[in-house]
Amino acid sequence: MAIVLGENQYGKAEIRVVRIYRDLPRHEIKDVNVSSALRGDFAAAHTHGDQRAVLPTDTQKQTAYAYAKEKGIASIEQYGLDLARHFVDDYEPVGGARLEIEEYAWERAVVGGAEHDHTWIRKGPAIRTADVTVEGTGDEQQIWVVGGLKDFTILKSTGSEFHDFLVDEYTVLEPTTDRVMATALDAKWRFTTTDVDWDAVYAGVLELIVDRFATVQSLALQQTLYEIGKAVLERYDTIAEMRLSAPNKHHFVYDLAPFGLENHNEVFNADDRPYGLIQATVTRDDAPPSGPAWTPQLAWLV
Ligand SMILES: O=c1[nH]c(=O)c2[nH]c(=O)[nH]c2[nH]1
Repeated sequence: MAIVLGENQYGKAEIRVVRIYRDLPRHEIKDVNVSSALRGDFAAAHTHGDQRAVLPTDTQKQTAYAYAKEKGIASIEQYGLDLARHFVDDYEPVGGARLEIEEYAWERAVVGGAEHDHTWIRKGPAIRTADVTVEGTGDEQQIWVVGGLKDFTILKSTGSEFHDFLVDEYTVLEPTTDRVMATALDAKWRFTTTDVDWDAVYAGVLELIVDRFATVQSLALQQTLYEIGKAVLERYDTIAEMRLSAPNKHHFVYDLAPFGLENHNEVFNADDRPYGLIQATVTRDDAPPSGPAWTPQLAWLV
C-alpha cells in the first residue's frame, strides 16, 4: 500500500480588481472578482515542501492587478484568456490554468439631467461571469471559454401557466392558467472558439433571455429555460451548449377572503423557501467534448 497525492490545484480566490480608465474626462470602470487556479506538476510542494515549482498565489494576485493596467480589461473573457495563457505559456510546471471571473456592473449616475463623467451607481443584480480554462502550450494548447451570468432576477405578472401535471394522493397544488413567474437565473454558455466579440455576444444572450422569458406563453419554467437555450444556440453558432439554473420564486395568491375581499392575482405572498429548482442543459447534438470547461475550481470536496 502506498499513499499518493491525488488531484490538486492552487491559486488566489476572489481578487477584487477595479480598473478605472481615466485618459479622457469621461472615465470608464471595470469592477471584477478574479479567482485563479493553477494545475500541473506540484507534487514536490505537497510531498517534500519543495516550492521551486510554485508560483505563489500572491504573485498570481499581483499579476491580475498588473495585467489590469498593462493589458486592460476589455471583457472578462479576454482578461481571463490573457491571464490563463500567461500562466500556462510562461511557467513550465503549470499544465493548466482556470480563471473564474465575475463582473459587477455600474451605470452612470445622472446628475442635473446628464450622465456624470466619474460617478456610477451599482447596477442591478445581474453578475456577468467568465470561466476560462487553458491547458498545454503551442500546438497542443486547448482553450475552453464559458460565458455566463448569475442572479439575474426577472419576473412576469402573467403569461405563465402550470397545469395537467401528474397528480397523486399528496397533491394539493391547484392547476393555474395565469400565475406570476419569477426567478433569479444563473446561466452559462460554452463557446467553441475564442474568435468572439465577447461584449456583443453577452448583450445578445441577455436580450434573448429577456425576450424569451417575456414572450413565451410559459407552460412551465422548464419550457421557458429550454426556449431560452434554443434561441441562444440558434442565434450563435459559436456557442455549443447552455446550462441554466432557475429557482422558481413562488408567488402565492394571498387569501383575502377573511376580509371579504376578492383577489384576482393582485396580492401575493412572495415565499422565499422552499423553492422549486429547475435546471436544464440545452446543447447541439454535435457539440465538441466539454473537457474541463464546466469543472468549477471549488468542486474538490463535492
Ligand atoms: O414551472 C414549474 N415547474 C414545476 O416543475 C413545478 N412544480 C410546481 O409545484 N410548480 C412548478 N412550476
